[in-house]
Amino acid sequence: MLLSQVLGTRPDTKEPRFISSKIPYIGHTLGILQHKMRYYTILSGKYHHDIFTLPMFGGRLYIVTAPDLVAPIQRHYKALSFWFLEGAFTVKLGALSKHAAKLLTENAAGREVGNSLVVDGMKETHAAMIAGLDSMNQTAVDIIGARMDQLEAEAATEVDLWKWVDSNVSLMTSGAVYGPMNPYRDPELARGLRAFSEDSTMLLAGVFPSILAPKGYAGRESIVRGFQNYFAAGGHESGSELIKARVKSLTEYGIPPEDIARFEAVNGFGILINTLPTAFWSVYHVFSNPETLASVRELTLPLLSTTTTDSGAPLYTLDVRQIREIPLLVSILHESLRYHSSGAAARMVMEDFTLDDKYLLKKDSMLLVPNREIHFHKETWGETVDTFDASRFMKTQVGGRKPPSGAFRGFGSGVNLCPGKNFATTEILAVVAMMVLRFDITPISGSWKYPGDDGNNMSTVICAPKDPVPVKIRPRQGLEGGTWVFKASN
Ligand code: HEM
Repeated sequence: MLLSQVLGTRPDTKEPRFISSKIPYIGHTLGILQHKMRYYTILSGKYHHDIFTLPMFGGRLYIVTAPDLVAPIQRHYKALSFWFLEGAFTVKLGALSKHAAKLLTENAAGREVGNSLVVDGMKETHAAMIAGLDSMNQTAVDIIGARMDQLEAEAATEVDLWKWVDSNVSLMTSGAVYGPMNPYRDPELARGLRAFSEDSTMLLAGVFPSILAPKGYAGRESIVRGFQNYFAAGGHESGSELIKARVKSLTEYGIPPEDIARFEAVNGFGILINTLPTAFWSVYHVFSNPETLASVRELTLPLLSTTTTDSGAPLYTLDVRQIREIPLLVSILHESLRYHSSGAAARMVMEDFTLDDKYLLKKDSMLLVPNREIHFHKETWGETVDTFDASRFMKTQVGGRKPPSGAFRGFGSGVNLCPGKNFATTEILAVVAMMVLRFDITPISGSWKYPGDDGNNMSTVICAPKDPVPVKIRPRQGLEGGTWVFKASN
């Protein structure tokens, strides 16, 4: 009992049910290290609580598994703060200087009157992602369009579909954010970002990172060097509204240039790490199902108009400005985020707080909402929860009930709704439309083999595929040999 009090884990009767481990204080930590996000699924399958407490060394971790609790958590965003953790995680992950760390963590949750770099930065990010949306999407489709011209010129290309999507959507997304001097044009940096994200747990722990997480450490430092050169050469001045706004805001707050480069290395997680697997699964689920492919071709064909160039060759114009208004396409993207979900929304409990008039949450504890628990909740999603249903998000009701507002966590919700949602959705759906109209993709083995989910990366909300997906990409008959242009802005 005394030890419990010293370690701060003595249960209060009003707290969510405590689940003890066989090895006191470190058992759950070992479980998380061994099973990663699957650990929460194992526990929730065993105990069936809407929310439970894991006593850990130095405190407790609350785990939420019920979709109905997500909206109340999100409503109380100051008491249960994402921004507080965002500030703290950025400092640790990016290895920011003490000076920058102080500026970034000061009033990060925005609970006090006065300045907050995190909150002000987030407001500016949202504004920039609205003002700069069309131009970012235009840059994105121009970049990937050029890559597709190359695919067509090769006539028949054999690739691992994941590698192709990963490298090309990485170029298109980072190019749209950072402009012509985009540091991620260097493939070493793109590889470095993956290693950095895969080692993020060890880097967050901060114990001998260069020895215990050498790949992630080296990856991060190569990105930091890339961004130092980019900013020194004024690369951001020809980049998007987003990068311009971010540099302006960080500079005004007094963040030194090296720390801005470190900050931007961490931002790679938000910009790229979720976007690439989401694009892969959206393309995979369309091409691997003949019915879905036929429907998507039929729905995207009206976006295509054909004229001729001055030399008489066909000129194909694909207009993706309204692509987010095609329900089946949006549904496929959302279902990809649901079905392959990973990761967790993390919140810091800033004060003793009673959630949903029932559960006492203690100040200075952490709360996690594992996305997979919410996305595979049978009562919410129905009997078909374990199958991929391309049109799931076109239905408004499941079993006569509308899923609660927090039940889809793909882009978060409330004040923490992903500011990149519209940009990522348009660019990914544009890739799908460009691929289905222009190419046939067939598996090299003759039939599609599901590659499975790689659930090891704890920093993403969607799994990458576990196995390679070898395919042949060929231009579709009848549409080859022309010039293609893409319209994402007025
Ligand atoms: C398919 C791609 C993407 C997915 C699935 C995704 C997912 C998410 C999710 C789930 C959250 C909420 C986290 C939480 O509540 O704990 C979030 C927040 C965020 N996302 Fe995205 N994101 C994507 C693309 C992007 C892009 C392209 C950008 C930037 C250009 C971006 C920037 C951010 C930022 C800055 C936040 C933090 C919001 C806040 O602190 O209030 N994301 N994203």
